[in-house]
Amino acid sequence: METFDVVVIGAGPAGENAADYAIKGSSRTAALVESGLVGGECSYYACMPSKAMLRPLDVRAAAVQLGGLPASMDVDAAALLARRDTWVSHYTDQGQVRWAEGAGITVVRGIGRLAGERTVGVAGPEGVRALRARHAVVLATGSRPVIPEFLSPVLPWGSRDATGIIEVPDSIAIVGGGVVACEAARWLAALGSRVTMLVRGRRLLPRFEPFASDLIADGLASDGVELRFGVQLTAADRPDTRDTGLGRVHGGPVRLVEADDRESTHAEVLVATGRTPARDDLGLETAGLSPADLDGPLPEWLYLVGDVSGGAPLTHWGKYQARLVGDRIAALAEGRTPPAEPVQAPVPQVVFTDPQVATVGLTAARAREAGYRLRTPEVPLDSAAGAALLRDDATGRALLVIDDNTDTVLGATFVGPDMAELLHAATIAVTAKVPVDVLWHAVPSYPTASELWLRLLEADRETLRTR
Ligand SMILES: Cc1cc2nc3c(=O)[nH]c(=O)nc-3n(C[C@H](O)[C@H](O)[C@H](O)COP(=O)(O)OP(=O)(O)OC[C@H]3O[C@@H](n4cnc5c(N)ncnc54)[C@H](O)[C@@H]3O)c2cc1C
Ligand SMILES: NC(=O)c1ccc[n+]([C@@H]2O[C@H](COP(=O)([O-])OP(=O)(O)OC[C@H]3O[C@@H](n4cnc5c(N)ncnc54)[C@H](O)[C@@H]3O)[C@@H](O)[C@H]2O)c1
Repeated sequence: METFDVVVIGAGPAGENAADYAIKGSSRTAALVESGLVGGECSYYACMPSKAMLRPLDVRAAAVQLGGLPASMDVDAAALLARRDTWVSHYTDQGQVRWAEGAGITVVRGIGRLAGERTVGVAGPEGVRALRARHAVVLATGSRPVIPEFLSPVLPWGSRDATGIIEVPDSIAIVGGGVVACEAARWLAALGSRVTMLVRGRRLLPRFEPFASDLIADGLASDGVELRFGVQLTAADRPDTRDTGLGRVHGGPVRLVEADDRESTHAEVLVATGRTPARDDLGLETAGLSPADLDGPLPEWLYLVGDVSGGAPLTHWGKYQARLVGDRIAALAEGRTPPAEPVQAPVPQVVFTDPQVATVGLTAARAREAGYRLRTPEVPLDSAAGAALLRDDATGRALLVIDDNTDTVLGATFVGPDMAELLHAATIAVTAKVPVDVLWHAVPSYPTASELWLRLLEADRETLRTR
């Protein structure tokens, strides 16, 4: 049996950070167990490849809408995919392994499972290794896609195929109206696929402010994406279904049947119907636990970070959880009191559509459900000169959710080009519960998109004045 201070199962962003923070600046040891590539879903199949393809599309969309630059610009598909390949390190993880080794972390290849309290068995290329954790075992196994049963036999594309695209299908149906669906529709359309989004609900991104859903739908439509709402698929078939590999068309045309018997045929179908925490086959029973127990209080030696935790399935959120857990493990190992943690920190998220959606904290609907009395100042993007200057066709809106009792910001949504970079100010305001009369003295530079803050605060004053 090999002994480490900490054993982490899963080397995605959350697992890497948990291992790093638990041993940083000490002589403690950590084993990082990984069955695939060190770096996880995010580095090779999710965030990195998608954003590597979307950023050039953002720049192109801005460039063709700025007077003084060419009014059209073709996408070079081969170059776009080459950029993606560079950002995923050509699907190799030597760089990440070097980082881990440099941080004093031992990478152990294989499938990890609990094998009793504080013990992990790893089934790897050299047989089974048993690892004992002196202080903690961290589960960081991520999530897996959920695929409606009737679609599995046609071997649909998942998000890995979409981000790892090699062969561009002539046409593709996207099932789902969430984040993966909206972002993937953009690069698939830009690469030349005829994209049809089949959305079960009545709007895209139903957890976001309704105006964000509407503006994204407009943006996708102007990129040539066909959007159909209220679609209930019931059956699918495809001749010559074949596992041709990641990012290649998986056989003949797919026929999709809807509840009202309407049919459509597409060269490929991408299923983007959500993900679920990867909690199967973790050997939990060897420690007297079941998957459901992972939602309750855990034994003091066991931690969960990242998508597997059931928290917001976002890289930055998993990394935040990992920093907290790593700090806690380090403090307990050194006999210190662990650092205080807030009861609840607000979750920020950026959806890299055109226009971008940048949001943090509660939406107005969620805040009302939670019983808050609200003010919701809302302004158009072109109310701030700096935002309007970003693109000649700049469209968008911004909204604050303000608690009427405490005069603090509970949530914010910005929709428009390059809104991602405005988000952190909102995250700070919500986290620190900064009163709006203090925000009034945070002067935004002219002419920048940050002046949207000023417009929002002015709109809020107007609400208070005219009440
Ligand atoms: C297409 C797409 C785009 C996304 N874009 C963004 C984005 O822009 N921004 C953002 O914040 N989030 C994004 N996400 C979400 C983000 O990818 C996840 O939240 C993030 O990867 C979760 O990190 P993690 O470390 O928890 O898990 P993962 O990254 O999934 O890593 C888990 C690792 O554990 C390994 N593993 C699992 N079980 C075992 C086992 N038993 N033994 C050994 N190893 C195991 C897996 O092989 C994997 O490497 C995107 C997701 C998708 C699908
Ligand atoms: N930019 C980012 O931050 C980013 C980008 C991509 C993914 N992600 C993360 O990855 C996670 C997974 O993304 P996702 O888009 O797969 O999930 P999601 O939960 O965002 O969206 C799933 C969509 O599928 C629909 N759906 C679910 N079951 C269905 C069914 N049986 N038939 C038809 N439609 C169905 C839902 O109504 C919803 O519209 C997200 O939660 C997100 O946090 C983040």
